[in-house]
Amino acid sequence: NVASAGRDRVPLWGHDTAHIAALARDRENRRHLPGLPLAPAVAPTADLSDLAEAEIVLGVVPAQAMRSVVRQARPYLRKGAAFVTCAKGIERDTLKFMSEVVAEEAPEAEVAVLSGPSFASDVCKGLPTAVTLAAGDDALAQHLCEQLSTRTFRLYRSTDLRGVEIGGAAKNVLAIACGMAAGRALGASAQAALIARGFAELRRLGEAWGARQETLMGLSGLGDLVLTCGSAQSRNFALGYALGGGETPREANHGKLAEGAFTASALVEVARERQIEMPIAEAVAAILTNRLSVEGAIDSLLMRPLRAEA
Ligand SMILES: NC(=O)C1=CN([C@@H]2O[C@H](COP(=O)(O)OP(=O)(O)OC[C@H]3O[C@@H](n4cnc5c(N)ncnc54)[C@H](OP(=O)(O)O)[C@@H]3O)[C@@H](O)[C@H]2O)C=CC1
Ligand SMILES: O=C(CO)COP(=O)(O)O
Repeated sequence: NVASAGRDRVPLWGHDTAHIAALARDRENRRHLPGLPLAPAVAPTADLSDLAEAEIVLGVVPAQAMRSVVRQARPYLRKGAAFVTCAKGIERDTLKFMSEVVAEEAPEAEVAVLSGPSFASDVCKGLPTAVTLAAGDDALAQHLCEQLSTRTFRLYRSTDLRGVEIGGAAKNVLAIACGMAAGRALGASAQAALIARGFAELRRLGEAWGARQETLMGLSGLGDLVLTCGSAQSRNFALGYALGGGETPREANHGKLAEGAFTASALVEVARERQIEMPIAEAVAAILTNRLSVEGAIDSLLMRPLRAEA
């Protein structure tokens, strides 16, 4: 809907033809955003050749599906089109970030990353939202910000792609931990401690990758961490809440996409490769793979050796 502002036609492709037909018929996404009408310019399509008219393509699919979707889209992408990845995660099989996946699968495209604190339903309702758009070339980032910003959807530009994607990938995993603490009724003080120590993990990892401080402290880092760790509206937080309440990893996602569950182990591996300590993310990954109980995680985090705050 946001992308359609000021445009006559914005094709919205999806992999499920029955769902696309329902979107075209109902003019509403009853599966994911019930009650929020599609903007008039949005044209649901199951035909990827519709991409040929697009100068800007937004990739809004789960991180683990990004490679196959870009691979399918490549033959139809205009030369020099910008491909903006909106997924927040790391590819499990390769430990690659989304911008790397897109660059590998569509080398002719200009790669950009959109990330930051924004629940889809808030954006769709026209509530004020601010996020970061990163592209390697500052002029391209500025162009994309101008093209995609609206009065209520405000884009800040960056050239720090990796910093922006690390924030998006890490915050989902850390939000699962915050949800667990809430589901176990550990109290508001524990929540604040998890957010602050979680941010220390996110920052350490970002710094190891050369991310800039302003990115890590900005919308796609601290901003999205605070949103996702503090809201039951978050699917990652909700997954953690269910785990904290005693549900098993298998039953706790309630059929919703919680990207942190897919990215947790990959995040831990990426961190280990760079000798970065991420004890909260490690605990989440271990719980999700049934190697640790929630009680065991609480004990292990509280019993860590005392150290200087860093
Ligand atoms: N929702 C939000 O508030 C925000 C989400 N994001 C990020 O955007 C990404 C997508 O999230 P979101 O849109 O909520 O997810 P959804 O679960 O709504 O999925 C988005 C679309 O991807 C489709 N899809 C699922 N699997 C595949 C596949 N294997 N191949 C092709 N298409 C597929 C879905 O179809 P189907 O309906 O069939 O599953 C759906 O049309 C995530 O990385 C998320 O972290 C970022 C900011 C906010
Ligand atoms: O990324 C998001 C908000 O910025 C959405 O969070 P969830 O995927 O946890 O719902």
